[in-house]
Amino acid sequence: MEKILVVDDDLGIQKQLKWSLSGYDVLFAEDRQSAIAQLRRFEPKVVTLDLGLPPDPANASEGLMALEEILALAPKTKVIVVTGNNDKENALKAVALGAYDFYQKPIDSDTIQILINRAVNLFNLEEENRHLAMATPAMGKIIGNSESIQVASRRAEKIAQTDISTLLLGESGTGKEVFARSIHEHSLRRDKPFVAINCASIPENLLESELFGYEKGAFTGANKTTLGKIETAQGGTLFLDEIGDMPLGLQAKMLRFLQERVIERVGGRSEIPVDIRVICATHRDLQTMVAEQSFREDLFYRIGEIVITIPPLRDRDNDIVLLARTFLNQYNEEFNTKVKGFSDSAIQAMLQHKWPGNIRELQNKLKSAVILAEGNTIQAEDMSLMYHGEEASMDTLNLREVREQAESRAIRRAYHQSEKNMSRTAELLGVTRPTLYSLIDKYHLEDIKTGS
Ligand SMILES: Nc1ncnc2c1ncn2[C@@H]1O[C@H](COP(=O)(O)OP(=O)(O)OP(=O)(O)O)[C@@H](O)[C@H]1O
Repeated sequence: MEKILVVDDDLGIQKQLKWSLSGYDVLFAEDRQSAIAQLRRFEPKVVTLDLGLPPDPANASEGLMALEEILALAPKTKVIVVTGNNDKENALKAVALGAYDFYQKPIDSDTIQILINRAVNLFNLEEENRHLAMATPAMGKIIGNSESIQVASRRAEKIAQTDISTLLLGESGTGKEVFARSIHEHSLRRDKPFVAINCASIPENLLESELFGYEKGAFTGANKTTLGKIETAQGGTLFLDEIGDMPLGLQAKMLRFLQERVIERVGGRSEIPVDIRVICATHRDLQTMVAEQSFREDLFYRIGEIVITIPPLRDRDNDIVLLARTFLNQYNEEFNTKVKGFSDSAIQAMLQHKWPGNIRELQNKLKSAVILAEGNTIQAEDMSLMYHGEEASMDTLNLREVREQAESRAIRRAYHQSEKNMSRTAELLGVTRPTLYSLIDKYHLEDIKTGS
């Protein structure tokens, strides 16, 4: 039963309320001290508080003091103050202090019942909301409970609604673009475009016109005036991925744009004002690049007003398993499969693996595992994973398994030693190429099959 505290020194009223609030566990207090004691002990959701309390029942001062103490101690409590007839002034004072509602004597059972029901419902709703807010990850789609990802998410959430230039640092595949999108979606620009461009994937000579656009006739083949990514992002967010790969010449032009918020198209003469938020990302060590003068120091400070470091997957504890389960459900749906979960050894192998390709590598391994799994549980081998280190190989005494693990490991080592050259891998292992291919198939070494 929900607990309600009635603070009133009038025994008649206490009785009346006990009777009319029979659906609640009604507690009583007759003065400020006992009210606070009851509040501490029972944490009632709703308190009805008579403002005229002893030792000064003719005035509201003791009641108002009690109100302040109750709200200081338990701010979420809904306090309904009960005042003498025509004492609107104190009623309003109480509401200004944080009381949920007020009620003037004489008490009408039906009305007070409705008031209290409503207050209890509101308290429960607010509590549910608080729980929901806590259960929802800070940034919508960013999955992960580890401390390191939570720190990054909270930072991103705090800056989402500002226009501060943000630099996302992290290894490849850690989710930098996911973070950038999430920041955009939590910003005031969310209804405007999010435009991403990868500076490393566009040839140097094309990057400038790709970013800044060009006027008709600016160069051979420029048949019509074309907007660049910066202009297309007007009003929204521009995500510059792999900013560390931006050529030095273009860095100067970029800096000018960031400082003055105007651009000139290639071959253009007029300045075009642009209102966008810029988020940059890189897996490179920009500070070293600055020291080596391959990245402009002024640009480095301009793009990194706030730096958010996205942790690599290997430093994200059990997030690996959480993400794996999420992707498993996703792929089951996508491929119409019914894989239920992971064997213990698969989980151990996932936790031991170093994940150089981070979340993207996990996705790739799981995708093939879901398709290839023989039973309804994914085994370590389905993901082409194995235990690292001695204790892992000692895990099984079954000779066939020991041999398979050792062979898979040797194939992988030879493959990497020969820089992914299959003929050389076969040579190092002392087998023919067809034998090598059949072993790769047999042990589901998908990473070698796909050349990763
Ligand atoms: N927290 C996350 N929850 C779910 N999926 C994620 C999360 N973070 C990243 N991913 C997924 O992992 C993959 C890699 O993410 P993303 O492209 O954002 O990484 P990146 O750091 O930008 O990589 P790169 O530096 O190689 O461009 C994507 O498929 C993305 O959907």
